[in-house]
Amino acid sequence: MQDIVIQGLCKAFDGKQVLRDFSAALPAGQVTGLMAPSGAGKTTLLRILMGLETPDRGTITGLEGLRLSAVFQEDRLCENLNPVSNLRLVTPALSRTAAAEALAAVGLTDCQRQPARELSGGMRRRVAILRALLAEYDLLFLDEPFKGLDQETKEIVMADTRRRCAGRTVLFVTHDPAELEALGAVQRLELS
Ligand SMILES: Nc1ncnc2c1ncn2[C@@H]1O[C@H](COP(=O)(O)OP(=O)(O)OP(=O)(O)O)[C@@H](O)[C@H]1O
Repeated sequence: MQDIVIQGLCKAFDGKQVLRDFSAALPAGQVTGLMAPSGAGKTTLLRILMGLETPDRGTITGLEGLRLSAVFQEDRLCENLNPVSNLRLVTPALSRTAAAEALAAVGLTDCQRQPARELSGGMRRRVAILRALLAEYDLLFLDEPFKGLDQETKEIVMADTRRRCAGRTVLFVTHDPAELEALGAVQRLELS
């Protein structure tokens, strides 16, 4: 595993500069936090790292051949599939039993046979988070993953996430410094 190094990244949309000469390193096997006000370009940076957006200038090294996984701000579940099937769609090697146990560990027990469209927002969020965490990946992106969870559920999910992410390279976007601490982030990047 090698660090991911971002140098001099620039991105503008319709003449509006969003990323201005942004440089940073994401240490391999660690959680890096990214905090900035709304609209500062956090999601844009993630999208560039994921290859979904092209930068105007700058370089990124260390991404070659990496398997990526992500929790987006939206759940993006398959609405007609139940939670177990949503997890196994992305990770077919995951057994039904392992999927059920992972769901139960974050409080999702009774809803395992219900289609995603019938789940509450907080239930859907937990399925979306687990789907990313259980996938086979080398680099994980978390874009405000815990938004909308009540405090008690959030504590459980953050502890589960931290355990599953141990030793993995993670870029974690949040507005809450307490969440960075809960996930054991080693550094906090800021976008001006
Ligand atoms: N595809 C696009 N076309 C035009 N403008 C865009 C596009 N994507 C992002 N932007 C603009 O770039 C700016 C940064 O957006 P971005 O979503 O990266 O911010 P953010 O820091 O993630 O915000 P938030 O915390 O609200 O999620 C915003 O002004 C947004 O409107």
